[in-house]
Amino acid sequence: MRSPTPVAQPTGPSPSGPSADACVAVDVVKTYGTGPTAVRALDGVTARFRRGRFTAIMGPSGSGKSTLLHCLAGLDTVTSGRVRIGDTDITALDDRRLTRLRRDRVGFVFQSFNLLPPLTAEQNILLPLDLAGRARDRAAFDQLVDRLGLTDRLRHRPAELSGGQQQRVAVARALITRPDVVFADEPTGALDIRTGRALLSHLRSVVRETGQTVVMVTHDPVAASFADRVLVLADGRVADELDDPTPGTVLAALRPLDR
Ligand SMILES: Nc1ncnc2c1ncn2[C@@H]1O[C@H](COP(=O)(O)OP(=O)(O)OP(=O)(O)O)[C@@H](O)[C@H]1O
Repeated sequence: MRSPTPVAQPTGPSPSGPSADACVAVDVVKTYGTGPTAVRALDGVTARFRRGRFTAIMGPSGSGKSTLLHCLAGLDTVTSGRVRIGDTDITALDDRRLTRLRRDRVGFVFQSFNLLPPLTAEQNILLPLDLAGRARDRAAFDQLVDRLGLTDRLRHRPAELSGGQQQRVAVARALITRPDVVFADEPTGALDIRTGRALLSHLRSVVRETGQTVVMVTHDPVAASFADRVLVLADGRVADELDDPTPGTVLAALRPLDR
């Protein structure tokens, strides 16, 4: 039985207290396998994700980006350390509570959209509210789809939408419940460059206008430059952090890690 001790505050420059953080990781270790073949995918990651901010996680292949995203989102368990979403220490939750927390307080955007083909765009977006038995707020829905440029596409099914439109539907679906944090795993990976940039531009505007929190894994320095901050991983550790990144500063931070 894991102890429900509250998560410790990481040391760092922000004195603003727990309510300023949508998500916090403290000394997170994740090991896959045991014995001589064990892989330490995360080797003591401490990071905080402030509310209302858009963070990109970058790093070389195998540096632990996806593992960190999955551990932060409660999709994978940690070997040691703590993860907090809002005020909840998710590493202390049993499976049932964790499932409910993921449903109610976390949003996901995947590379492959993951929309339900028989449902219209509108039905796909509203699905998380319907599954949680939560009321629909028509004004909030209208504002969100307008911000994402989807107002005239709501009656279309996924097969009748472009890739970029499908991913914007997936973004709307992730944001509609106003989760503590939205995790996006290579959200532009299946889009061409221009469509990917447009998606990121929409995502950035929504984050700025609604104060929601997004954590995105990407391999692309230009994609990362749409974020407010970049966390650079190397060998399962935080190697660098950049505020207000540009493609140039991101490339410069990654260059020493190229092997
Ligand atoms: N299920 C698993 N079983 C064993 N090892 C794993 C598993 N998942 C990831 N790993 C290992 O953990 C390390 C980190 O993997 P992870 O997928 O998090 O890296 P990444 O930075 O997302 O890589 P990429 O950029 O290539 O997607 C790698 O060495 C990987 O081989």
